[in-house]
Amino acid sequence: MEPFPSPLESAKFIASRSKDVFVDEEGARRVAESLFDKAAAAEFGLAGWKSLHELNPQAASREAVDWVFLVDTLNFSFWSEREEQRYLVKYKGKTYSGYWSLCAAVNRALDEGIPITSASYFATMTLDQVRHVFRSDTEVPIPLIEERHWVLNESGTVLLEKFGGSFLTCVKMSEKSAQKLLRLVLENFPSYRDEAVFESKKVSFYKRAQILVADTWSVLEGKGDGFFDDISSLTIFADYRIPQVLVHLKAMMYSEELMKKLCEGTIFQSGDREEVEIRGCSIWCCSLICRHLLQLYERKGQDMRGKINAVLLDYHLWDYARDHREEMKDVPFHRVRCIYY
Ligand SMILES: Nc1nc2c(c(CN[C@H]3C=C[C@H](O)[C@@H]3O)cn2[C@@H]2O[C@H](COP(=O)(O)O)[C@@H](O)[C@H]2O)c(=O)[nH]1
Repeated sequence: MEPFPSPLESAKFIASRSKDVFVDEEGARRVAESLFDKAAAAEFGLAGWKSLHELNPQAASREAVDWVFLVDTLNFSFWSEREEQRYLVKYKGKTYSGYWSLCAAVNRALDEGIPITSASYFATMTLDQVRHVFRSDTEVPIPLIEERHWVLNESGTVLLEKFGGSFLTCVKMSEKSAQKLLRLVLENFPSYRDEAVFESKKVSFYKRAQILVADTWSVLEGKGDGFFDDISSLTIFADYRIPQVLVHLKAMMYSEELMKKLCEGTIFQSGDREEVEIRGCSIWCCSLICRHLLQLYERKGQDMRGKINAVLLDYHLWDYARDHREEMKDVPFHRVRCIYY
């Protein structure tokens, strides 16, 4: 078996055998056309990662890279059973939910003088210290607090033992290759190995590993150690929001049976067939949208390969999902409690 299967090949295989999730090629083309003008705008590009998000680091330093590593190590499972009872964090006068509540808690800890982004700190953090740093401003705690504790201890220990305590060392070892950095992360940090078995074949999504590489590229502004010449080889990050927005935009569809289960709030297990089909088809669908978008520009004689890739498409779709919660409320997201996304 291939030690680390390619998420794109996995996605193609899953989409070809999928029974309850369908990628609509015509729908993907329409989404590409609707993105045509936006793709040339400044905030669609790499700079949007900092300019659009006040909680993201604005520097391109070692500390900023370690902030990204810490956050992406914990970048999973923020959804709540009931919308009205959510984990929320207040920071500098604003209340944050979901992924942004994680970032708010990290920045709150740093402001309190807790070195939460230092491997020497989170390698030996106790569960009580984790509870304190990620405390909620509602009665709903952050999901999977115990898992977050051991993932922090494990990742911090590896960073200390193998990379001198900083993820920047790992980045430098990748010699400006996104695929090499992805492989270094998968080889050394077990909690990032986001894989499944589908029709007795090992498949991968590597959602946190790929978004870690992408966010490292973004925080380093695509320059210096962060100049990855193969950044376009990454896929989108198969979380629980991208599938929701693809169905909302009619680029992907669920069978009636699956839609019924999702609307009932069924909780799936990591690796369930439905979950694997939703995640694999999402990756495949976005690779089609990317391809159509590049072709549309090619026909206009414009080579946009430096400006359009799965990473930037993902960021745009994810931000869109965040900004269109109301319109999207009739499309359910799939519920899995896991450390992978
Ligand atoms: N595919 C994809 N999934 C992403 C992100 C991000 C954060 N990235 C931001 C940071 C800089 C960029 O500019 C992005 O704006 C979080 N997630 C996932 O979403 C879920 C949380 O959702 P909600 O409960 O609604 O907050 C959860 O699985 C989390 O792992 C992304 O970018 N792409």
